[in-house]
Amino acid sequence: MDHPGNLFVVSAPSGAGKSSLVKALMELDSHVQPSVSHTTRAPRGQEKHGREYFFISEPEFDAMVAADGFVEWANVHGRRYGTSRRAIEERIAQGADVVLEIDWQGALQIRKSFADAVLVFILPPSWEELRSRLERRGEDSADVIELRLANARQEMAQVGKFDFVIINEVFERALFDLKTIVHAQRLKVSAQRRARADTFASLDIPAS
Ligand SMILES: Nc1nc2c(ncn2[C@@H]2O[C@H](COP(=O)(O)OP(=O)(O)O)[C@@H](O)[C@H]2O)c(=O)[nH]1
Ligand SMILES: Nc1ncnc2c1ncn2[C@@H]1O[C@H](COP(=O)(O)OP(=O)(O)O)[C@@H](O)[C@H]1O
Repeated sequence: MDHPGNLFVVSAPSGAGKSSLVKALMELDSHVQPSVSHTTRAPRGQEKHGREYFFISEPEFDAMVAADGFVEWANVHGRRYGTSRRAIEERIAQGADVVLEIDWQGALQIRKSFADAVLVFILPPSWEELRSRLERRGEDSADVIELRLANARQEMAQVGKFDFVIINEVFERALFDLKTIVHAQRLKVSAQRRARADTFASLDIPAS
C-alpha cells in the first residue's frame, strides 16, 4: 500500500458494548484490524492468549515497559493493559486501519503520539442497562462488577475529550454510527491527499 492507514480508538466503561461493536465492525469491514493488547489480568472463560489479549505476568509487563515496547499503557480496574508499539506501527505503515479498544487514559496518550487518531467514546443508555449487561455477560464476579461500575463514573467524565460519542442502545444503530465515523475519516484523508497531489486539477479550481 502507498499510504499509511488510519488509527481509531474506541473507549467505554466496561459493559457498554465496545468489544461487541468493534467485533461486528471488523466482520463487515476487512480493512479494519484490531490491535491485541497485553494485560496482566487473568483470561476469562473463552478468551485465548494472542486473540483477545496477550496474557502476561507483572514482571513480563515491567520488562516491556522498560524496553519501551508500549505506545501507551495504563492501570485499569487494578490491572495493567498496554498497546504494543510494534503491532500498531507495522500495521498502519502497511495501510491497514487499526482499531484500539483501550481505556480513556490510553486514548489520551495515543492522541499525543498520533495527532490524527480518531477517538470514539461509547456510552450505555442508562446505569441500569450497564449493570444488567455486565451481569448478563456472566464473565465477572459480583465484586469485579461493582468495581467496574464504580470506575465507570470517572471514565464517563472523560467523554468531552473524545471526538465522537455513540450511545449504544440499539446495537445496529450504534454499529451504523461507528461505521459512519470510519467512513468519514477515510473520506477526509482521501480528500486531503487528492488536494495535496493536485488531482482536482482537471476542475481548474483557483488556489485558496
Ligand atoms: N490503556 C489501555 N487500556 C486497555 C488496553 N486493553 C484494554 N484496555 C481497557 O481495559 C479495560 C478493561 O478491559 P477488559 O478487562 O477486557 O474488560 P471489558 O472492558 O469489560 O471487556 C477496558 O476499559 C479496556 O478498554 C490497552 O492496551 N491499553
Ligand atoms: N446494544 C446492546 N443491547 C443489548 N446488549 C448489548 C448491546 N451491546 C452489547 N451488549 C451486550 O452487553 C454485554 C457487554 O458487551 P461487551 O461488548 O462485552 O462490552 P465491553 O467490551 O464494553 O465491556 C455483552 O453481553 C453484549 O452482548
